[in-house]
Amino acid sequence: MKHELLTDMYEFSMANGYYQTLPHDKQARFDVFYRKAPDDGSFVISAGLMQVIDEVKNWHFSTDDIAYLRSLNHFSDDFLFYLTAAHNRCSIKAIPEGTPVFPQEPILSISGPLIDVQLLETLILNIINHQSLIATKAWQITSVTGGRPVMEFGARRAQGPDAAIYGARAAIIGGCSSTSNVLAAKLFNLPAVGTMAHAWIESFPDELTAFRAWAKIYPDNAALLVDTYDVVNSGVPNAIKVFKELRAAGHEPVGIRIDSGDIAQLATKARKMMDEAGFTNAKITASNALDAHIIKSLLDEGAPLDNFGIGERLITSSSSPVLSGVYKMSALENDGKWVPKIKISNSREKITLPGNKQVYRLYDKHDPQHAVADVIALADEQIGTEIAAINADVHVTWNKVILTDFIAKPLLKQVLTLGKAAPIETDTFAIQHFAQTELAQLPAAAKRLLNPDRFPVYLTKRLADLQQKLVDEAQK
Ligand SMILES: Nc1ncnc2c1ncn2[C@@H]1O[C@H](COP(=O)(O)OP(=O)(O)OP(=O)(O)O)[C@@H](O)[C@H]1O
Ligand SMILES: O=P(O)(O)OC[C@H]1O[C@H](OP(=O)(O)OP(=O)(O)O)[C@H](O)[C@@H]1O
Ligand SMILES: O=C(O)c1cccnc1
Repeated sequence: MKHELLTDMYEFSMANGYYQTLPHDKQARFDVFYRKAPDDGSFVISAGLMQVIDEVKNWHFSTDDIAYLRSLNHFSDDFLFYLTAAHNRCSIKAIPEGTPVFPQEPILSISGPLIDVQLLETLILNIINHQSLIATKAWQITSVTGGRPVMEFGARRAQGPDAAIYGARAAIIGGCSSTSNVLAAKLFNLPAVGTMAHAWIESFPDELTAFRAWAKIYPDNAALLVDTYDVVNSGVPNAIKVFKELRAAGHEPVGIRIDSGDIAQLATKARKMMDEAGFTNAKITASNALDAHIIKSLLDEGAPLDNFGIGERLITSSSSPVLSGVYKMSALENDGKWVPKIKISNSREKITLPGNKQVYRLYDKHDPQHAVADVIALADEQIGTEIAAINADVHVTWNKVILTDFIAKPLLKQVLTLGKAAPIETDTFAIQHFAQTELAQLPAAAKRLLNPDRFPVYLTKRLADLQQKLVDEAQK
């Protein structure tokens, strides 16, 4: 579906107003960033850039869109005529998908005609906020499984089809290994996986007949759902009977899925029964409203689980269902010159960062696999061997530092220039691998699920001074 009209009415009202009052080609820059990570975490995994580029590259109002806008009797004809030509006039620099990003850091910075970039706010935030939220949630979950695969099972519980499709992609970026969502698997070249539902078992006269029927059709993919009637007294014994028949016919069974009850106790009993029957390689998959905390508790209890299938709490990020990323103007062009812009707030932490910026990740010069801090700088600043910086966290008391002994890596990359896209990584598993490499470089304390340490993020002195100057000017 085309998404040009997926924007808030006030964006159109402003765009029409800009058209009536300002030069039509007036350029503006907006930054996307967030202030608070979900679940009181310390970072967010950026995701959604591929879709944003696609949307912005192909952003073009159809005759039908214009006719609808005209029917609202709210916009001038010349503005609507102008909109018909709105196409390929924006440029974007962005932090690659899969990068852990911290509060205040521009994840994406878009420049172009004020009218265009204003109209794009809602769609860009919708995409980045959703996919980054789910990628981050998937990271939380997969970070506690000790490498055991997590299948994304959430399509039925996602808030609508798009949330299921792009949520599945984001879940893979965050660390899931596969999805049950066939459309997402097709679109993003992901493994489409699954077991069976209780309906399969209920469709046969008894459980054993149901298992046998399945094993006959899928002899090499027999993952049997054992909790329809009674896991210990019926499900597992019946599964073992069918496993024996499969093995006699030269096939190795995959295992079982437990979807209710006390998963730790049931899995422990099932493991013992399968081992005693000689099926030590048969895997146990757990599902049923799982999340990172339940999985951690199950594994701490010693539950012998091999795989997880996770739906609702992953695809909706139900424990923390909103990422409040924002889109703020950082510069406006005036007579051909860029003028930095700021939004002031009573709360110091909500004052925006003006100007065209770059984000650097600093690595320990003597241990370059370890990221030690991020620095937000003005884009035209030279980063030498020393940086005079101020902590971006306004609550830090001793906030002035001189950073030394680092290797600096710029994070924002040019990905779209006047509608022309530069190559970016689009393979979902390559993005997942990139995310894991980047995450491995962060301090362990910043990755705790409970009360993580804040990763230090600094502003260069020049950027902090510019911000202060604009605050002072606004207060005059
Ligand atoms: N050993 C365990 N430790 C912690 N949490 C568990 C354990 N076993 C299961 N759970 C979780 O407890 C919750 C139990 O959910 P629920 O009350 O729906 O029970 P149920 O037995 O699965 O019921 P139903 O048959 O209706 O699905 C689920 O989120 C499940 O993942
Ligand atoms: O609990 P989630 O993390 O969302 O995981 C997906 C759930 O969806 C299925 O249950 P459902 O009751 O929808 O169907 P079923 O009984 O047919 O399996 C499945 O059995 C899981 O329990
Ligand atoms: O394949 C499965 O087991 C599955 C898929 C979606 C939801 N619940 C389970």
